[in-house]
Amino acid sequence: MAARTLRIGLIPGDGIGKEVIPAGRRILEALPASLGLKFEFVDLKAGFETFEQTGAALPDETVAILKNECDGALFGAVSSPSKAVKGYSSPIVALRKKLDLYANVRPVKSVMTAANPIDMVIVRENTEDLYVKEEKTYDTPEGKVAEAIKRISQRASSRIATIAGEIALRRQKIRESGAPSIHKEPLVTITHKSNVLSQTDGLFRSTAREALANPRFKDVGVEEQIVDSMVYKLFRQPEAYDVIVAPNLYGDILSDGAAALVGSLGLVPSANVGEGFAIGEPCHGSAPDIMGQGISNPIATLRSAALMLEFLNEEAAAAKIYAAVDANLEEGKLLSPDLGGTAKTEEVVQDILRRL
Ligand SMILES: NC(=O)c1ccc[n+]([C@@H]2O[C@H](COP(=O)([O-])OP(=O)(O)OC[C@H]3O[C@@H](n4cnc5c(N)ncnc54)[C@H](O)[C@@H]3O)[C@@H](O)[C@H]2O)c1
Ligand SMILES: O=C(O)CC[C@H](C(=O)O)[C@@H](O)C(=O)O
Repeated sequence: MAARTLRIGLIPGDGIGKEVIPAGRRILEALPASLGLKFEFVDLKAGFETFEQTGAALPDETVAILKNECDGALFGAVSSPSKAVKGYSSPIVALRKKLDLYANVRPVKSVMTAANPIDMVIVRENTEDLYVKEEKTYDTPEGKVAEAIKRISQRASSRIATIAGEIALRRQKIRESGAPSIHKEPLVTITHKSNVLSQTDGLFRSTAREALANPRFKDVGVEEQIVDSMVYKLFRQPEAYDVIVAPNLYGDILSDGAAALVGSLGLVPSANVGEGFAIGEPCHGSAPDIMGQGISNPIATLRSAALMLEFLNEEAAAAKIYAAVDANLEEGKLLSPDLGGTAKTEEVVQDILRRL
């Protein structure tokens, strides 16, 4: 069989993005040759440092190379300032829209040997909601007022619910093939706040319901949860959730909260998924509090590389990476400080590469 060559863009970004993306590259390079996969890498720029150097947080060249030359990419993290900086806008948010990566898929999973195992995936809409970033500030006699548009479309709601249903079916198939799991039946939980936002979240809710009523999802259970009580239940009973589908901002917040349940943001991967293209991206940010110390947890990025491969139809390669990471966590001897250990990033990477 001829080897398949995947051309992968590498976008470290800022802060610990520069520490973890090289680990992502190394794990792809270390995959056994018997899988018939080869990789070519292209180094690409984005982030706050790039903005300071070039005036563009997401250079046109980065977008063009991803679109025209790459099969997928790994994105580290960027340091977006919390105050407005003239001309700066989050490059990862822009990239998701420019490449129409409409689904942000975030598996939150403990090892199955944990005392109370958790195994859920948050499927976050990735292109609209408050992330359309149409904001303005204006003066009134009582002082300044700022406004932001929350836009929800039937099209985006339908396609995110559809991929959530497909992911639920795929997870069920993997369980039926004997993979250990805490779930017996596939279940999608639609998260919204349509009790208050009856138009926007109301459209998300009804459209998601309609999409999941498609006969091909007849074996998938569907339920709803208002986002505030969702947070409560998520913390009380995380094992109850299989697939959670949410509008953009709720999905962003829920996934960081869920990361706390499995021990660290440094464990949780994501994939930004579009038609035939995927960008693996750890859920965490640039972590300025630990950057430069060599102690960032590389696992979220290693799992993001695997997740990217899954969406590029390379499940066998992805499974190898997941197994090597799980073996490291289950043994628990070489853990980074966010997990209570003392291992450096490099030691964790070496251990996982050895297990591959
Ligand atoms: N996708 C992205 O690019 C992305 C995501 C989130 C935040 N950000 C940006 O990152 C910057 C910092 O944001 P923040 O501090 O709120 O969130 P953060 O995710 O960077 O950090 C939150 C906490 O988690 C810890 N942490 C995160 N990743 C870790 C890892 N791999 N190993 C060990 N510990 C880890 C950090 O040390 C910190 O204590 C901000 O500028 C924000 O805009 C970017
Ligand atoms: O800081 C940024 O530029 C983007 C942060 C980003 C988001 O989607 O809001 C991050 O929180 C994430 O979960 O990917």
